[in-house]
Amino acid sequence: MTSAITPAHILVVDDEPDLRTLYELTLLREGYRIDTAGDLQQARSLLMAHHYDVLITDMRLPDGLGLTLICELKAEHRHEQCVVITAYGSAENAVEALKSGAFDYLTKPVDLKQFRQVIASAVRSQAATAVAVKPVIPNAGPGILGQRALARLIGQSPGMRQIKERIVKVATSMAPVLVTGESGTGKELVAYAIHANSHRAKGPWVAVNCSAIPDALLEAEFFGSKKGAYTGSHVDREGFFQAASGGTLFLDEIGDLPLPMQSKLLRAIQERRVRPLGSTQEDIIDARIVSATHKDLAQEVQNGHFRQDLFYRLNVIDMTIPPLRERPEDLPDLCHALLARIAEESGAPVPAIQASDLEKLGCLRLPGNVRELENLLHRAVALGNGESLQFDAFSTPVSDGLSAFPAQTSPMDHAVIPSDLQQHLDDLERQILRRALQATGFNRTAAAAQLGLSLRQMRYRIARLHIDSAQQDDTDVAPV
Ligand SMILES: Nc1ncnc2c1ncn2[C@@H]1O[C@H](COP(=O)(O)OP(=O)(O)OP(=O)(O)O)[C@@H](O)[C@H]1O
Repeated sequence: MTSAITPAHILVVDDEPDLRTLYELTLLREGYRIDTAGDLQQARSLLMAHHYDVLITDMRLPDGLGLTLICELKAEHRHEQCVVITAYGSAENAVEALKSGAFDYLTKPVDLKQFRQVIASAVRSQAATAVAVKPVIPNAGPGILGQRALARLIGQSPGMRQIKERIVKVATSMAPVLVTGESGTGKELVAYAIHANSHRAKGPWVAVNCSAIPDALLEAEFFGSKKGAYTGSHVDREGFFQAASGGTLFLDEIGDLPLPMQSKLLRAIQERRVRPLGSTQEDIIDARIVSATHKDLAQEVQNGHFRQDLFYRLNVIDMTIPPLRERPEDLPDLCHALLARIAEESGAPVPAIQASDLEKLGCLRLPGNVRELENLLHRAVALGNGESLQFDAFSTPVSDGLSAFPAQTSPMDHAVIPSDLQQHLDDLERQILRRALQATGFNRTAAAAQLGLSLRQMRYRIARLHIDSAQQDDTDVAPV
């Protein structure tokens, strides 16, 4: 163990004496204090007598399941971080363990390097939790970061309150989280808040938009590459997994990942190691995975577009953010916070919003959710006189996002028979795409969803029709 002051105290529960000794010796060498037990009964007596930092338990024990111990500890609100050792290929057990509150799991045969890393991570997490439960922690790192991240999530509706409570609850474990919700509902903000509230808060936050990476580059981007692995690779490059080591890897738009890459991702997550392109060595990975999608992933599994086993791996904890139209009580707070943000960016005073405008905004369907609202407010500030807002969104009927904007002329209005049909259809398509992009604040994901296209199809059309979508939203930036 790295801390020399009070070595962490660990309980190892395994019925195989050889394995127990192996784990014990490995951990003793790291400087931890170790107790061992061969079955549930012995483990229970030790747990009654001592509080441990970490419990490591085999899943199958002569008198029951290791999972039972975890459930008992959780029921007693004990702070031990639990690591479960499961048989190779029993993904359900691992998922079950994480759902029950285990910090992490290892698969047999246990790789000792990985074993040491996971236990070190569990010890760090336990230490962070122990600090977090002390009453006063001035400027405590993860605490402050976490609080800030939560504060950026505006909304006091029951739906948002539940989301915030869940963020705090799930942040401390290693269990993968899948965040779902319509475009612009704040999935990335939620994912970041999970990271900022975890013991990994000071580690890297790596946000990846899976749909923005060309298929041919996916493997190199995720797993890294060695110099010369492919044409044009002049230096060794680390992949997202290596970059996120000790932190969180956020996989946005996971539903857009092509099937072959899904298999490779599954293998990496299961085996916790990746092989950079052109390398003979594998790198051990230590990143928590949080993913997000605006798609119905279960339906994608049904349709054969998403691997079921990967779905189970990523979806150990699921969080669904309700669309803005289902939490209208959040609208006033959101408007005030977004206007304050806009004013801060421009250095201008915060403009006031009329109750009548709030009411009209409440009638909009806003398919692009908070992002669309943000965009409407931006426009209203720009069109206003500095003190008051001027909404152009209400100049036309406001039944949906598209009609909130002034209508544009369509070539069909003139009802001419085109002399070049392809050109004519391209013009028409270009106009429709531009309108959808404009209506969603140039959010290609939202515009694609509105038109029933995948983001890939949208990006292809934008490129083919040379549409200037300068305000692209699908870049890989962390919220700051
Ligand atoms: N509850 C909220 N409070 C404050 N701002 C929010 C909230 N929800 C979303 N936003 C803002 O809306 C914008 C979109 O949020 P975000 O990128 O997290 O959404 P998303 O669901 O990940 O979208 P997409 O599916 O298109 O990737 C951001 O500017 C974000 O700051």
